[in-house]
Amino acid sequence: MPQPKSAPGGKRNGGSVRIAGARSRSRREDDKGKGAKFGGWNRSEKREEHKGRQGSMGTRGRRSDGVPRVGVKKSVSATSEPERRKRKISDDSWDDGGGGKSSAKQGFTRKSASTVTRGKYSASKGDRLKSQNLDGDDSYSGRSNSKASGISGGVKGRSVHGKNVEASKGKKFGESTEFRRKKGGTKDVSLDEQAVDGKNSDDSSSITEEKKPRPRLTRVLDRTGKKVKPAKKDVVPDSEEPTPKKKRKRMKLDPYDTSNKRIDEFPPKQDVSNAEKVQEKCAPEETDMSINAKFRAIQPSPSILSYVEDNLLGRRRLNEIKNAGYNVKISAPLDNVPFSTYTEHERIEESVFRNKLEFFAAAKISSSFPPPTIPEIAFAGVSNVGKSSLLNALTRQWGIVRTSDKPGLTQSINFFRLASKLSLVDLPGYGFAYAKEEVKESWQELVKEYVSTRVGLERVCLLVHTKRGMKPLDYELVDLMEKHKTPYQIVLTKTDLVFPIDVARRAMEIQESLRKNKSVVNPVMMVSSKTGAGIRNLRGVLGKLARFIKP
Ligand SMILES: Nc1nc2c(ncn2[C@@H]2O[C@H](COP(=O)(O)OP(=O)(O)OP(=O)(O)O)[C@@H](O)[C@H]2O)c(=O)[nH]1
Ligand SMILES: [Mg+2]
Repeated sequence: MPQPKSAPGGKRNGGSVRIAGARSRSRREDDKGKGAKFGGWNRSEKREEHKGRQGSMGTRGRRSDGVPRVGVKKSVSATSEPERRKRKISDDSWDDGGGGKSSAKQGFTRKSASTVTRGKYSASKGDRLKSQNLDGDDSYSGRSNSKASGISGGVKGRSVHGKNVEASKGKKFGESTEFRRKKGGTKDVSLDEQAVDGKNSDDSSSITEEKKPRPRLTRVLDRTGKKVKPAKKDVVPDSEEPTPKKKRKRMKLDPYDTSNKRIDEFPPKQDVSNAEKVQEKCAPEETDMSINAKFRAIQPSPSILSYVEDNLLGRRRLNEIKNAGYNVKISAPLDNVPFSTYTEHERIEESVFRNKLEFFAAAKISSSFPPPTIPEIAFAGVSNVGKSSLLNALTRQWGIVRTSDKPGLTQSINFFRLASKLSLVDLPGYGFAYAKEEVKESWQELVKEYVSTRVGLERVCLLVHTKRGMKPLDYELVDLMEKHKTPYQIVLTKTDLVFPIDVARRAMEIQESLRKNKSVVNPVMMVSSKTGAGIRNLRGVLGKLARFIKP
């Protein structure tokens, strides 16, 4: 036999190297001779081989010293590819023959083998459960079955076993026991099948899932085995009580209400017979008519109606104002010349109102009134009617006179002048205001004193809210002015808040109510400081005063 080549640098343990070399050589020879016989790499077979051929216990003993392990490894790693394949095949066949250390080197084969053995073990456990008749707890078995998939089902079944013992202590229910037996049998069969087949785990789990008990059954027994009543659900009454029918609201028809009519259809053609019938039911006497009904029954004169339409008074759509030729991008667009090419307002026609508005005096008592050097036009009315706003609108000088949506801002008589030609006087409002009663009374007294005694007062513009109409305090002031022959003119404000027809009705109503008065100046003016409607006309009326009355 040729001497084995010593490993490089292996002089110190050359003997052992030699032995290893001899061993590997002998193995190679065996491999040549026996082929696939050693492919399985079974240790017991290997021992027999060694005993029979070489009696190499000494070699083994020396190998246990640790040195020749290198050689052994070498020999193992030195196996050829065909040998490895053979080894794999033989490992598969090894499954039948049991385990060994060498099998651990083939991870995948061991895994499959152990899986099968566990399956067998669990199956045997299942048999035990069956034999002991402790497999009857449905809830737990049901759970385990539901979760069972392959071999793990068997393992779970074993864990269930302990719980079954607890549950079975108090079980004396025939029905449930039968059911449990059935279920237990099902479980065992499935486990047996798993054990026998070792591969249809998915099928078995599907079978158990089909027979999965309803969750309600799990509530039948508690842990001590006592019967537990399932929680009562809210009982829905079979027949609900019939809900009482809602009473229909009957609309009271107002025979005088013509607000839904268009202004050009006015006066409305009413069905007299129907109106009379409704009136008999709802308003048997004329005195019972509501204030609103009376107002809606007013039929404005054609001149008033045309005036309202021409000046676009009342609530208007933006498109309507646009189509009439007004530039809606500027403030108070209706206080302008229609179809104007200017981006701003056209020049104010009444020259007096082009002058700068200057505040020059304020009085809370009559003794504080300034000397009457220039003609005065006063603006009176209830609080929040829009007196101060109208001064600004007339002069287009916004912000000179302070305004507020809170009634009672103006608390003194404020005097403004337009270039020593005309004086505009802003009076404090009367009626409701955020002020003490005594203070409000003092304002009222001051206003009364002013309109009754003021020299140079050419006109009082009595402002009336278009929506609300004249109030008793307004009539009180009218009477006072009539008494002192102070000329006054009614100016409807905030006309943009109501429909055009209502603007006309209000004007008509006031005109009729003051027909017999002598100091009243007609016509009733209608304005809106917000949209600018009617402002130009009012300017024209007041401008004449400044032109013809000399100070
Ligand atoms: N929609 C609309 N609002 C207006 C008009 N004129 C005035 N207002 C608003 O009405 C509110 C009261 O306006 P003022 O000018 O302060 O009324 P006033 O009569 O001076 O009130 P007192 O000084 O408290 O007596 C403010 O919020 C104004 O913006 C108008 O023509 N249309
Ligand atoms: Mg004011």
